[in-house]
Amino acid sequence: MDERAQEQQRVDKIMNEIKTKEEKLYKQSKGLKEDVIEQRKTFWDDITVNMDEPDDVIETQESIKQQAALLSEKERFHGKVGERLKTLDRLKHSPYFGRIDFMEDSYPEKEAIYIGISSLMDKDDKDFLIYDWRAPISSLYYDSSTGRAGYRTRETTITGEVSLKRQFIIKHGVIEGMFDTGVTIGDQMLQQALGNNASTTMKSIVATIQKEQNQIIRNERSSLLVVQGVAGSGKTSAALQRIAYLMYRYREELNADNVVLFSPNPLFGSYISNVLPELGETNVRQMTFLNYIEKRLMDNFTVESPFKQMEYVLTQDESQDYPTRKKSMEYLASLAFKDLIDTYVEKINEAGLRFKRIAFRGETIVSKQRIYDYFYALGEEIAIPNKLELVVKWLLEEVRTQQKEELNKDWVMEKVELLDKEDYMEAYHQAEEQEDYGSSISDEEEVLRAQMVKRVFAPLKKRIRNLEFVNIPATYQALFTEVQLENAPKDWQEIAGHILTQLKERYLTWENATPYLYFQDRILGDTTDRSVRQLIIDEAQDYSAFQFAYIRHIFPYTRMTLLGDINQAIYTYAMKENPLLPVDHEENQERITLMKSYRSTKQIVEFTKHFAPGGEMIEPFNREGSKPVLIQDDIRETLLQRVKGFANEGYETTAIICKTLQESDEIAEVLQGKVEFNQINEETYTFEKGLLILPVYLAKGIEFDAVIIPNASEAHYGKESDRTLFYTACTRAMHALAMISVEKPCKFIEEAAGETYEVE
Ligand SMILES: Nc1ncnc2c1ncn2[C@@H]1O[C@H](COP(=O)(O)OP(=O)(O)OP(=O)(O)O)[C@@H](O)[C@H]1O
Repeated sequence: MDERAQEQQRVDKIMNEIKTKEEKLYKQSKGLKEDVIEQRKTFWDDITVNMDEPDDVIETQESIKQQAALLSEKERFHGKVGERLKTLDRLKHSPYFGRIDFMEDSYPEKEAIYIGISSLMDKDDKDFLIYDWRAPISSLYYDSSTGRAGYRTRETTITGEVSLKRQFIIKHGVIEGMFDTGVTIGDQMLQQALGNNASTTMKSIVATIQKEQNQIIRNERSSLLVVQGVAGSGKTSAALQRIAYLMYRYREELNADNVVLFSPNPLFGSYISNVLPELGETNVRQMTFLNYIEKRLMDNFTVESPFKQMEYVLTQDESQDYPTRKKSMEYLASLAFKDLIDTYVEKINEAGLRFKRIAFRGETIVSKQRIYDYFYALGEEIAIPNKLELVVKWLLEEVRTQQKEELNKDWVMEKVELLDKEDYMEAYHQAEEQEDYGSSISDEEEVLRAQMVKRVFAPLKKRIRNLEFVNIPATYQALFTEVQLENAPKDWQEIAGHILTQLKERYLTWENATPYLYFQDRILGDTTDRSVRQLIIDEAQDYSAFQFAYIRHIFPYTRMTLLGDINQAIYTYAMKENPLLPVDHEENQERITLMKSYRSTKQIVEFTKHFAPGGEMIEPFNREGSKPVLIQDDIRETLLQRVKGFANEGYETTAIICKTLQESDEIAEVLQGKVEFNQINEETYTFEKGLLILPVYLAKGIEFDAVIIPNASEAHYGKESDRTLFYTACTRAMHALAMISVEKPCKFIEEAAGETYEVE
């Protein structure tokens, strides 16, 4: 029998094994389900409720607890069986994708190790029929070629000899492809994976993870792992498989709530949402940095989104305040501004914190001045947040005194009269109870009064505990009006004046949102987030130095993975001190660089690498396609033609990538009524296959079969700062790229060697 037939025989055997396990589990699941339903129905039958004596009450409570624990244990087990059934279902489609034959030095017997998305044991639960791709031994498949090899377990390194490395494409139990390969995971399989049409959601890459990507996925040493990878090098893919790996490796300690992924836009969030479930893991907490900021802001501000800020930068360059805003954007993104805030906070420890008065029914209980005096009388040696804690205690005392004074006022009884029946009943029971315990309050009216006053004062007390009496907006504003700090930059007056206008309107520009929040945290204290154990930041090049420093300030105990591409840093004003730039890393920090690009065809990479800063280092994966085209014709004539052309070539998703939202509106108008399309804005959460129109900053991290750049002229992409935008737009294409420019094409195209694109 030839090898393929032998392998097929093994697949058949495994498929049978899966089916047998499935049937067994299915029966078990059904039994458990019936059991749970039955137990829910008869929950109270097994409990003797006796409330006569205190001992009986305790006994009854105990027996309810026990019964509930039993039920929830069964429910949990039922859930586990359900999950395992789902995994088996996935294995049924494709039980494994790799095989390694390995002979350990210390145990000289060759073992064939089959690798799939989940492990599978034989029927006696003794031997592994399939190893999970994340098991220590599976790293041989990703990291080694035939010959001497080794892998690390938790305790030690195991060495030996790999005699075979084989890959499979198995669909519904049938081997469709089988290749023996060297170190890198075979071209054929990658060719197959990459040659397909783009899908609206990302796929897992476990079968074809490359060695350099595996280093990212399995990295456990670093508390900060920085990945600089060229466009399409698999950063997002590696990030997601890394999450799956960590969840497996640390399954005892880590759950989906401990892992947070910052994604660049809402569309991206849904684009990647299938990968982890495909691998049998629950999705982790995913949000944009904007979502995070909005959640933490205590005061009532409107926060500008990074996209609105980008739109401003790209379209308002003629406006009067543009030069000042550019300056202020750069400064507010820098660590120098963080230092300025730190200096200001030190000053505030001596004087200048603003407060709001504590008032009740319009009357002041504690004035601003009294709070101020109390606060500063506490002395400089106590840190601001600790002083505030003491102020809270004092204020609550003051409020309690006031509460007592209110008890016999008329308004209380007026409000009591408006109470509904239930509240009356509750107050009555309370009065009775208090009588039992010998309380002096036995009069129902008194109880009702006390209760009413307590209820009305509750929100005020809560606001005090939440430190809402500290006037953060006014104190922050003072930084831009009154306070003179020696480390302010030379054009501070100009910048400060500009920021002040927005602050007065309760508007936080994107560049000001993080500094404001940082200031708030420094004053109010204890804001570190310990619940997050792993933070993954994709498109990390778009974070400013200040934003990144802030993230480290909130998550001091969190392990971080930053992934990005400096060539796609579209927020160029924030580029200095970018967190992705190489710096002398501290201990426990590591930087990995990915050079190889997998997304686009060789022809597209050869073209785009010419105008990427540092582009000559980009290495294409060897997948052939047609050269990018430059069409020098009026867009009205040619756009529709090109769209139809791409559809005829079999491309399912074509994106018309514009520079701005404004341009995308114009393009939509050109195509209106002629062809079906979807226009994407910052509120779009999902997209369908077909024709899409979107600005480049919303296409970040996503890919399409074909990309059209509708206006690639020098007039449109003329500034040096447009380079990263243009590069990002072009590198979204997997198979085909067309650029239209009736006028002179932009310099980036001209920088590309003539033979790398065609002119039509
Ligand atoms: N090892 C791999 N096997 C199969 N496909 C891969 C592999 N690595 C990357 N890809 C594919 O290449 C494409 C680009 O990957 P991904 O989006 O993760 O790259 P990226 O570095 O995040 O790109 P960008 O920075 O341009 O957004 C995806 O279609 C991904 O599935």
